Amino acid sequence: MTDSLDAQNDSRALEEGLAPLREQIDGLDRELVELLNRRAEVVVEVGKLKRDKGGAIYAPDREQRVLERVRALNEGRLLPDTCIEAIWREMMSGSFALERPLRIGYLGPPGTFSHLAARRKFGASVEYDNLADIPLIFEAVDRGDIDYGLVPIENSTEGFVTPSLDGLMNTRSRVCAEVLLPIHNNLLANCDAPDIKVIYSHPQPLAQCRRWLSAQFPQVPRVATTSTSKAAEQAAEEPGAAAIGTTLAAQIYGLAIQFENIEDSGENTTRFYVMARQETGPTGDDKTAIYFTTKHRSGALADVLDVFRDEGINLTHIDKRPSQRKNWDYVFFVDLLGHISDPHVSKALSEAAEHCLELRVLGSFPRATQPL
Ligand SMILES: O=C(O)C(=O)C[C@]1(C(=O)O)C=C[C@H](O)C=C1
Repeated sequence: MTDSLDAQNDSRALEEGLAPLREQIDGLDRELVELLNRRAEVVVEVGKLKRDKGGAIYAPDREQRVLERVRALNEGRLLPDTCIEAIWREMMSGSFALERPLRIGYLGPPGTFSHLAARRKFGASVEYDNLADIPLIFEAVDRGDIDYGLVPIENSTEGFVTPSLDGLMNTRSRVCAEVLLPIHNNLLANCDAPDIKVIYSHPQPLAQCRRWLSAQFPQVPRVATTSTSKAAEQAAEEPGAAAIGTTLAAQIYGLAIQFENIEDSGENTTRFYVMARQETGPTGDDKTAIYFTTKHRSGALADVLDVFRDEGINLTHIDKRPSQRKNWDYVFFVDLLGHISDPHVSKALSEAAEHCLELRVLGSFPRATQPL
């Protein structure tokens, strides 16, 4: 009896305490909606100007500055930066819808890591196109079927993504932004662990989880699929099958998450390029992506690299692929720190070009420092 009286008193005190606090929240929400819409009215003006004068709707340099500014304003405050950043990203997604609805292409089917990266970068107010393979993403941007296309470039554990580097050699589009996505692999299945008879996934996650799989499922065959979502789709249909994929794929294909974060390296991260038919202005903390083929003489590659060393330009990524034009001819892909409009960068690129058969600038873009 006393217990139930105490409980009633607590519940009344809770209600009485909550009521004025919730009233304050309601008032603040009213102000926030008002402020958000006043911001939106300005964005509509930005959109009109861009449509009239031909400016790009997505401005990665401005996006970077806005995010940096709000992170600085938030310093020492209550909400974590990640929360502030997520709110602003979603707000800027709304800005796209007000300026001109954007179509974003990614490597499908829905639920892939590329889908996750695209959603975190562009938010809920754009349209998404899932494309069957990476060459199709480049083609769709080139043709103008989509506004922006995300392509995975390299993974911190497994290295470069072959079709993306090959796509860069053949595209007319530019790299306008980069995205870092922490990759957390999950084992998805609708049966218990001892009943798993086959594990499907894309070759990259299979490799990223090699040690974990060997320790936990040494006898279970691993079968490669074209994407993690295809793997999830198959696991959902086939009794005794599991897939390595995203939590988003688990939701979409109705699979249970049996094990989380099974990647061998806790810092497993994939870097994506955002491809577009536009150039990005400087922010002061940028990268430039290029590819080149060197002349056939000894020391040609060293000559190119020396130019960057002499200008004090830091290279953040270097990979090579066969040129596919002639046997044993290679194309080198380099990301360097700096924007093409920085005088020392443009000087170094002109000098480097003298040692090359071909040197193409793929684009300058803000350096991604924060994983999405
Ligand atoms: O300033 C711009 O160019 C905008 O399009 C506005 C805005 C924003 O909402 O702040 C929207 C999207 C990003 O591209 C950058 C900024």
